[in-house]
Amino acid sequence: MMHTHRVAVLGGGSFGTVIANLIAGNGHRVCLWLRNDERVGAINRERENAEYLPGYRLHEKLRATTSLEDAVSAIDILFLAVPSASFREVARRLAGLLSPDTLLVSLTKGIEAPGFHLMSEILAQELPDNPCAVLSGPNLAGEIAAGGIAGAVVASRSDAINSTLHDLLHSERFLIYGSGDMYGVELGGALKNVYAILAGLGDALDFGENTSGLLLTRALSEMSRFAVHSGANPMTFLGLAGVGDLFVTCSSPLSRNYRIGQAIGRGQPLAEVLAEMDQVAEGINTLELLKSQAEQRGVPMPLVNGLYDILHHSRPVSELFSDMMSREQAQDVEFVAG
Ligand SMILES: NC(=O)c1ccc[n+]([C@@H]2O[C@H](COP(=O)([O-])OP(=O)(O)OC[C@H]3O[C@@H](n4cnc5c(N)ncnc54)[C@H](O)[C@@H]3O)[C@@H](O)[C@H]2O)c1
Ligand SMILES: O=P(O)(O)OC[C@H](O)CO
Repeated sequence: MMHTHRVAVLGGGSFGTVIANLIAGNGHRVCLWLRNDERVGAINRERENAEYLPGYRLHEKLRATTSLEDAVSAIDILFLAVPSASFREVARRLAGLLSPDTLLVSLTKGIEAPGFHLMSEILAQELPDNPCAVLSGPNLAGEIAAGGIAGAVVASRSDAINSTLHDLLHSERFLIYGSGDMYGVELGGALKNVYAILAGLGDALDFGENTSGLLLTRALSEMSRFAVHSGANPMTFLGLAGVGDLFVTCSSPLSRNYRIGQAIGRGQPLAEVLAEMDQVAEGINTLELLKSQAEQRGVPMPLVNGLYDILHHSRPVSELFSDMMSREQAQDVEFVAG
């Protein structure tokens, strides 16, 4: 007989809603926590989170609430799907509300500004007694909501945790794989957002297919170089949270980071693009953090530097490749070559 869980998902935006609904569809009771009373009422009444995912029918086992205490009461698994900028604040509010057995799972693909902290590090700092895991992969929320098949990787330090999450989330339309490289999986999800901006920019400027192939491959090389330098497993970047997510986010207008790049490529100023955006696009903040961390750690990242100069110093896009051209001969697949 299936073991049923009591689950809460914090953050009622597009991804939190989709994950909550997938879990409810697998037969578990899920509480979705969001701050807006009207939206909570509408979700519970209309079975739809119309602001984020219009037309996406929410399962009867999903209920929404604005009360954090109510959401997390008597649960055994808790997902966090709030933007990285709010993550610590929300994690802090959980202190004293959870049993130490409650498994925490981050869905957030970002990095906290001061200290370059990943979300699992924030959880370990704020809620040190609770086990934690992360989920990442090529998971455009809108496409999952439309019924498309997708896959994700769950990563933690324990096979038993990965297995619990597999059983909770896996279905015919959502395939779950496991990893022990929590740091690499999390870093992959955060870093690819930066390169998606670049890809959107390139597409707006009609870069050819060869150029896009060059960009994507050098992006993978660059992000894995940084991650491996920081202790991640290079093989993670050949998986769903690495090349899988990089590929989808760099090629889809459903990605908000990609759309930011497209808009900038069409000549819209960055500040205006961001002002028009009503959902989180983590890549802009991640770019800044990554640039300064890579400099501190001595990791060469010509694409990151090039994009930063385009966005923040009005450098012409035509100069994007100049750092790469002027570099001494670089290895193609350097982390494999050693
Ligand atoms: N949308 C996707 O396709 C997708 C897929 C995978 C991962 N992610 C990641 O998941 C995270 C959330 O993304 P999303 O797409 O759901 O974003 P979103 O912008 O659609 O929703 C974020 C939600 O968090 C809420 N929120 C913000 N600050 C909060 C706070 N302090 N307290 C409570 N709620 C708060 C917002 O009101 C909003 O409802 C991001 O890190 C994103 O990179 C998104
Ligand atoms: O819409 P984005 O750019 O935040 O990307 C969404 C997901 O991370 C894709 O896997």
